[in-house]
Amino acid sequence: MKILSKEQIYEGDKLTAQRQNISSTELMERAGTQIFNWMHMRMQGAQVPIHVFCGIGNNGGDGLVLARHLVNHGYNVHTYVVNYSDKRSKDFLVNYDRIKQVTKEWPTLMACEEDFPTITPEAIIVDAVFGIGLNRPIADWVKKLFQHFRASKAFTLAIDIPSGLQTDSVPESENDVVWAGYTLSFQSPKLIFFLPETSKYSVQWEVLDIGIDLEYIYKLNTEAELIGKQEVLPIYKPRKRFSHKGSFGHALIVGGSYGKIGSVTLSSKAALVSGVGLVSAYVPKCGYVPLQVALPEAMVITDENEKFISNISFDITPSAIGVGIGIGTQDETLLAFENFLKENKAPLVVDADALNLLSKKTELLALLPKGTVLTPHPKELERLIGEWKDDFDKLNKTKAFSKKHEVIVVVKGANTITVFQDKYYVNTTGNPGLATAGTGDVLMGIIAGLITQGYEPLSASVFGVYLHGKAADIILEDFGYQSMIASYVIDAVAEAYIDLFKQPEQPQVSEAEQEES
Ligand SMILES: NC(=O)C1=CN([C@@H]2O[C@H](COP(=O)(O)OP(=O)(O)OC[C@H]3O[C@@H](n4cnc5c(N)ncnc54)[C@H](O)[C@@H]3O)[C@@H](O)[C@H]2O)[C@H](O)CC1
Ligand SMILES: [K+]
Repeated sequence: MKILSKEQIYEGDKLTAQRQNISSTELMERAGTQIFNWMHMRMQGAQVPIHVFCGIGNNGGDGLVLARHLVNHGYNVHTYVVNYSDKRSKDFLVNYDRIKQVTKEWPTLMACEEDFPTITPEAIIVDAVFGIGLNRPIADWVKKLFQHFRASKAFTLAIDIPSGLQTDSVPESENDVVWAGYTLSFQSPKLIFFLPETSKYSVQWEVLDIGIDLEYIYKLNTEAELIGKQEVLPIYKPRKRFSHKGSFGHALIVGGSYGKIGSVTLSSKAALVSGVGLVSAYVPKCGYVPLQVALPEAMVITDENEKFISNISFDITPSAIGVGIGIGTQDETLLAFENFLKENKAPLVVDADALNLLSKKTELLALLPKGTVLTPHPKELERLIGEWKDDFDKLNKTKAFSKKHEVIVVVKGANTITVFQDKYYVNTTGNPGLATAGTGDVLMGIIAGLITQGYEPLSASVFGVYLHGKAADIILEDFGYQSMIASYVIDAVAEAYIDLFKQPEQPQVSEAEQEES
């Protein structure tokens, strides 16, 4: 799913109104009605107090449409106008009139703290104060209102975006923003739903379809894309019946040092379950026995050194190489890595200590083949790109780094974001169970495995991140967040592949209902 910028959303609204020959008021009616339907389906007329707080722009207009439908359907609604400016939008005004026609209880005008209503914890707050139009600092009393929402502990439903957030920046203080339990967003999810510093303001989100012109969306090139099953299915390469193990390449996993051979075992096994034909592991001598015992499917090549890698040399021709897990950062290994990069022609995935070696000696970056995949966690990323001010600064710096060195950067986190040139691919699978030793090794193995099979490095990264997270989601039911370990994630990659082709379950219709219809 494309993640549109604010400008693209406004353009979409305008074009839709033109092409469908409807007014902006009608589009607002659709938006407010969709929110109403969403609530009505869940609430079924329940008489919980609903406090709808409307700003004076179009987000507030959506709130007024919603409030009118709630009134018309007999809900226990209180509507407020958060009067932060006298520049009311045209469609706000239209709907301000319309709500006055359906109820004697006109919206309460609020202009200072004294006007705040009491909100009980069992009530529902609808936040329609600011939408994507917020473009300057918010008045103090309005910030206080947001704090009042939060202090009430009432469930808060944000329309389009939690008020106080902008689509392309991180707020200065968490007190300046609405903390929503749920956000119903129009047209497109917002990038801030997926960033570590801003995702907390919207625990859950959903996109409501308000019928934006499909051709416009289809042709649009967006900076960010949300990656779910629909996005990875076209990447998947079906297998031909007459394929053999030679058809799926030979992956080489280079890594390990004394006490850290497990990382290579995990990566190699992950490469195997991703579907490669052959896997070889390159490890220091001390890794020979453990690897052969733990993973009989892999071949093992050893370094001359007993405990760490000192000279990466082999006589196979791998289709892709994953390098860096558990190798340490001592000088001999740095030299071995440098010599290896000078000779290497195979596509690369660079992880863990090899990333730290790149940060230690940045000249090595010039030796990476174009399209090399780097898979840093936040600390490794910081060593590569330097400190960042906030999440947007981090993404911008990563983008600049990706462009400069012509590499793909997989920024690992709760929503892993793959960055390549001007584009962000935001993953939707995965869960906190992945915050455990070895899951990064597994991800590296899967991506290296996919490149080995002939996937383009960018597709391999996006698809690999998806499969890895999906595997973790599948085993969540069995192991929970606490007891998930990297090996179980490997075991579930098969199920993650199978899931790609599962049809969503159809709702069960009883025979009686079928006869009625
Ligand atoms: N397809 C859609 O997505 C649709 C979205 N709709 C809704 O419209 C809003 C965007 O509306 P807009 O009027 O542009 O912005 P806001 O409602 O966020 O209003 C802000 C309003 O106030 C001014 N302003 C901005 N910052 C401040 C400030 N700090 N203090 C005071 N005033 C401020 C600003 O200039 C605006 O005039 C979108 O989010 C959706 O909810 C449409 O209803 C239908 C289609
Ligand atoms: K809002």
